[in-house]
Amino acid sequence: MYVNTKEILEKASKNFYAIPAFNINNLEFLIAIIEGAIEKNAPVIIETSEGAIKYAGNGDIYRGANLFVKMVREYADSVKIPIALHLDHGKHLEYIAAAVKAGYSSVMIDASHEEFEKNLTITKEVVKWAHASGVSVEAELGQLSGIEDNVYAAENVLVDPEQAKIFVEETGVDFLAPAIGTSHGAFKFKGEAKLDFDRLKKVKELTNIPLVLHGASSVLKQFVDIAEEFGADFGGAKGVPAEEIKKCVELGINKVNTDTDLRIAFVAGVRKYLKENPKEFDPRKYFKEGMNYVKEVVMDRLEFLGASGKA
Ligand SMILES: O=C(COP(=O)(O)O)N(O)CCCOP(=O)(O)O
Ligand SMILES: [Zn+2]
Repeated sequence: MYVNTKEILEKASKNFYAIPAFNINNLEFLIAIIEGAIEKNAPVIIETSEGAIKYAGNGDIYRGANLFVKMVREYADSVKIPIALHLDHGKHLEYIAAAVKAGYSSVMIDASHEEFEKNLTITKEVVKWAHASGVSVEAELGQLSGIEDNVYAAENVLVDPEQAKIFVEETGVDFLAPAIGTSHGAFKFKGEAKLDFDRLKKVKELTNIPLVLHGASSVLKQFVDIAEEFGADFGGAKGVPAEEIKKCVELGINKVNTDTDLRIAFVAGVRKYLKENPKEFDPRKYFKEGMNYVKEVVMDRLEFLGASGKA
């Protein structure tokens, strides 16, 4: 069932659990994620970045956004679990417009690289406009470092909880991503993971809306090992330990962005299958192994975030 993101996140916020938001760029990840969520009888958020929309539309933003809406809606309308489609890290208004027009459940306006006042003004504009089309809105305060295709920031700038209160009141944003020390990609920390739990607790107390954790992949050793056994080189990769993410959920995180863990699981499966089946050239075979690993990651994450059984 295709739903609005705000609806499932508010339920999660009231009951102190979280819903993973899994990034997709193609059909294979979509199938693996939804099948995992069905098995866990859980709500799930599918999200696409601007890079994913550009990739799927082969450069045509509207075609990419429409393609994802049609794929996700078609699948969602044929199953019972609640499924939302979210634009992740909307930095350019043309992508946000394309997503709203195509029928996304929600959009992120990511103006976190701007000064506070500018971020607030831009976000307020997008909220007014997206709400008029029944689309909910996520925004970000503070900055995550780390690199993914189009999402790059040089350093971590942690959220100011007092600013978060003003920001939420002034903009009417539906859910907020406070930067508390995570970063995108597979190389999150040089030493031990360091998340600012006190800051997160204060943001929740002062805003009382669903909160989002970006850069939340754990970089799972079992899949890093398989990928490296079959030729990958992920030396130095380090993610957020599951127990730290669980603590964030207890403190009020309700949407947990997960992309890198799926990417590593998928490439591990494909590498393994191709090495073990040198004569195979049917993508339905070698992609399947990657999809199976992605589904495993999806089911584990739904379980430990407390989303299982909450459909
Ligand atoms: O927070 C996350 C993912 O965090 P992770 O890297 O820890 O999975 N995201 O918003 C995913 C960002 C993906 O962007 P792109 O498609 O441009 O590479
Ligand atoms: Zn992110």
